[in-house]
Amino acid sequence: MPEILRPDLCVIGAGSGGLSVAAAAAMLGVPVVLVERDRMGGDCLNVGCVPSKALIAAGDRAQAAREAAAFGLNGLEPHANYARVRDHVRSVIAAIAPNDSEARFTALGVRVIKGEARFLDKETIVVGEVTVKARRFVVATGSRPAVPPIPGLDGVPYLTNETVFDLTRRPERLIVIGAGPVGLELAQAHRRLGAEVVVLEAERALAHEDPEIAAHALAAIRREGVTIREAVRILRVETAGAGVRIVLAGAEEGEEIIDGSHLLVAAGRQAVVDGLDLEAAGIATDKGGVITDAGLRTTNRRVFAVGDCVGGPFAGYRFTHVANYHAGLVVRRALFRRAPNVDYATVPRVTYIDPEVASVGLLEEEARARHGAIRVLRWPFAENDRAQAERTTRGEVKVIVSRRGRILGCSIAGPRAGELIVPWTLAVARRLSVKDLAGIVFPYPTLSEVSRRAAMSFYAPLASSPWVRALVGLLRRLG
Ligand SMILES: Cc1cc2nc3c(=O)[nH]c(=O)nc-3n(C[C@H](O)[C@H](O)[C@H](O)COP(=O)(O)OP(=O)(O)OC[C@H]3O[C@@H](n4cnc5c(N)ncnc54)[C@H](O)[C@@H]3O)c2cc1C
Ligand SMILES: NC(=O)c1ccc[n+]([C@@H]2O[C@H](COP(=O)([O-])OP(=O)(O)OC[C@H]3O[C@@H](n4cnc5c(N)ncnc54)[C@H](O)[C@@H]3O)[C@@H](O)[C@H]2O)c1
Repeated sequence: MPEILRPDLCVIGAGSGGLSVAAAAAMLGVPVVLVERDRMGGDCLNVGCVPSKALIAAGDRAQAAREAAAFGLNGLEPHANYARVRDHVRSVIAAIAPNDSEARFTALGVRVIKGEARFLDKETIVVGEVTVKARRFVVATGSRPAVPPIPGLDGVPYLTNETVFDLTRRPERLIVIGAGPVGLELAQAHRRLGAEVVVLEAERALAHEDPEIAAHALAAIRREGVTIREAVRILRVETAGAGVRIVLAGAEEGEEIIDGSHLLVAAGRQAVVDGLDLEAAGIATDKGGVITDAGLRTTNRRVFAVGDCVGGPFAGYRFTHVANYHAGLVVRRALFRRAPNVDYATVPRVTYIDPEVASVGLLEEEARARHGAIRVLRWPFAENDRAQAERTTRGEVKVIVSRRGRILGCSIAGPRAGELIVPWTLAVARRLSVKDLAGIVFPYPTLSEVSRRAAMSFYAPLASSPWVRALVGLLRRLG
């Protein structure tokens, strides 16, 4: 039955970004229509963050069993039953799904329409038989796996994040293309679940991270038996029996062959903008996605974009917390017409490998280029009592500060780095100095003490300064 709706706000895509916009607007009493063509929750819930973290948790348990002997327990080589691991992953998704469900959003007052949205003109979309004319639109259509133009790839079966969580049998030898967060998280998890894994990276593994910090994690993953090859050039992909064959450029114009039972493509993401007829609405795109201004407004002033589909100069890292951050800004801008511009300077990044890698603010190289004289403070987890007790001593905290001690950035490789980065995120966002962190009491024995020790190391040169020593000596003589 044809229907015309005239809400204040229409959101296209019910992933992390779209759901956040719709929930916040509905809670403010704004009439909202939310359109989703596939599963509520988008990538993060169904084929991204949630299943990957559940799979990683299964791998962690397997690894803990392997390493149990060091704690005086019977060590054992666990056998992963992939069908049951898949069931675990699915049950975690099912436990979280009600938060993102049609029922919950309907109860919030959102009109949820299932179907594919397409713009008719600058102020109208159609979804099947429903026409929506809204005061404002938010495009939150996300991204899909980018498939690199490697000859032969389209002729072989390959997995992506959209299919890898459906495996019910262990891949004997998994080849992963791409050593970004997706590739490395899944490579380590499958290795821990018993697969042989080879990762092929065209450039540098974890290229967005501080190389010294990344090196701690890459060394640990390699020690567990994952082969990570960097700076490779894949010439072509072929089928080989029941599996796949990768042909790499070898030395002196030769070729090198790598065979595997399964191939996973984790070579980046591509914004989903096709099928929306954005041109009909006057919304410009580039190869990164929807072009926006610094306020996430598209070239059509009625329309905003959030999350993974954002391209142009204000594209951010593709994270759920970035999609949520975008959503907060757009709700304020669309409804209250006031919001700060998007600013990634204080957005943290975490890769959930073991040891975890997390960072916020400037990396050393960027800070040197921008601030000239900087200082680098470090503290290793090997010098932390809790890490020693738990035998998780790999990694370090590396902090970049100005000469006067203002915290410009922090990178961590180590246990729970994703949790430990939070005070540093506050420090960068609020322009705090090492004095602020060094001056508070941290509970003992916690992993967090690495942060205090790194901050306190700022004062180490002071302790050996002749002036300070002279002053201490003088005060001692005065009684
Ligand atoms: C394997 C993996 C692991 C990840 N792990 C993490 C992590 O640990 N932490 C983190 O912060 N980020 C992680 N990410 C990134 C995170 O998943 C994304 O940044 C996030 O999902 C982006 O949200 P979004 O709302 O922009 O898009 P999506 O979640 O992709 O949602 C977009 C929605 O729009 C719908 N849609 C598209 N076109 C239309 C249309 N024409 N009409 C109607 N609906 C449409 C789609 O069906 C989809 O449901 C991970 C990603 C992957 C692939
Ligand atoms: N922990 C997290 O928060 C998390 C986890 C997974 C994904 N994500 C997000 O998802 C996005 C996508 O992650 P990703 O790892 O797929 O992408 P990415 O762009 O970070 O990494 C892809 C890697 O693939 C390599 N590559 C591309 N083509 C290749 C080729 N032909 N041969 C060999 N290597 C090739 C690239 O050089 C790059 O290093 C990221 O931006 C990330 O923010 C976040």
